[in-house]
Amino acid sequence: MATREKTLKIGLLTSGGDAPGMNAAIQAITLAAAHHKLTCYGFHHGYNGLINQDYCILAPDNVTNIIHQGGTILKSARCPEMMTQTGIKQAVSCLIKENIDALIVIGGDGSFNGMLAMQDHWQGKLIGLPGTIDNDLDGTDFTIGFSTAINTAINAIDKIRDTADAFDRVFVVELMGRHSGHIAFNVGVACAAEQIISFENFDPLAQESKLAKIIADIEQQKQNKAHSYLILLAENLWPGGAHALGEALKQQGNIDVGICVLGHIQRGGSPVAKDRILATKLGVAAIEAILLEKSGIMIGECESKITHTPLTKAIQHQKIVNDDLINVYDSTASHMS
Ligand SMILES: Nc1ncnc2c1ncn2[C@@H]1O[C@H](COP(=O)(O)OP(=O)(O)O)[C@@H](O)[C@H]1O
Ligand SMILES: O=P(O)(O)OC[C@H]1O[C@](O)(COP(=O)(O)O)[C@@H](O)[C@@H]1O
Repeated sequence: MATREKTLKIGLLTSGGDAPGMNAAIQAITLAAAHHKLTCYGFHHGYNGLINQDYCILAPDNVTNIIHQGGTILKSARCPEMMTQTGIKQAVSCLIKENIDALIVIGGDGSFNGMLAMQDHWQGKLIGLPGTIDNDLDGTDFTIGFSTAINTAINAIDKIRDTADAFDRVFVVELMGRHSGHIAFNVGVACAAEQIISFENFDPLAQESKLAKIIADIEQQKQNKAHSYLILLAENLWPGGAHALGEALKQQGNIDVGICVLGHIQRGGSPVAKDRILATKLGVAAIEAILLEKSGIMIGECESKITHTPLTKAIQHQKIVNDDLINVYDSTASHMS
């Protein structure tokens, strides 16, 4: 690496849906920046921090005792102003005014689009870190937060299974994931759900026939003296969501159905080991990439190796749910598909 004449200034922000492990990444970036004698600016509330010039200097003392905390000490936000040319220019003018050399954004595909929008107006380096519970970014096997989210959902659904079993009851549980089934399929297989209804295996146009099959399956299981019956439903898929599906099962199948929308519980909590370690590795790799003068990339990890993926590729939604996982579900769940 070439000797630097001036101290580089790094900007850092967390944007979009928060994800457990974001704090671990903030800690790693701050410590690695200090190690390389870079100055680290932490911008608050996602892109609002740039637009409003709302920031703090991040030094090692500011990031002690945060690796185990969910959420993000920098706060996150969805920032509508950033979707306008005026907002983008305001964000860029803050980076120019503060003489920032490189910006690291921890977030999902929307946040990466924000970086791409700034690229035409700013000469500094732009580095993305995959931070979303949805695991819907290409160029990394896992995103920061995904492992914790599925563990949280599994723990919650194990409890639902207990009460469902006690009453021989059917439950519909709605999971997050926005438009991808990584959460639904991983959690569904880990909980041995009788039904997983996700983007990968359900066409909303086939709603009526799916409903008839589920009702028939529940009837058959009853005859076989089966106990509880869990239907895991990906959000934004079934028209009207878990409540509408539960109501349809009651009306058309005369079935006693419990409904649980897990919601934001999946985004919170202390990150599991896998997310802490991933976030720490990616945070250090982000600083190393800046020192190598890389830009316009997301740092990820594939098969245990650090990867650099162009931001434009990271957001293409090509990372489908693993076929083996879908096959495992098809071969083990007792459902009639
Ligand atoms: N096309 C875009 N241009 C500029 N900024 C964007 C764009 N899309 C999203 N952003 C910024 O990124 C933020 C987070 O995006 P969002 O899609 O909500 O979450 P995530 O980054 O987790 O996918 C948005 O609130 C907005 O500030
Ligand atoms: O908290 P909000 O704004 O309602 O967003 C909910 C969405 O955020 C997520 O939890 C995370 O998505 P992003 O990481 O893309 O922001 C999705 O699973 C969910 O659809």
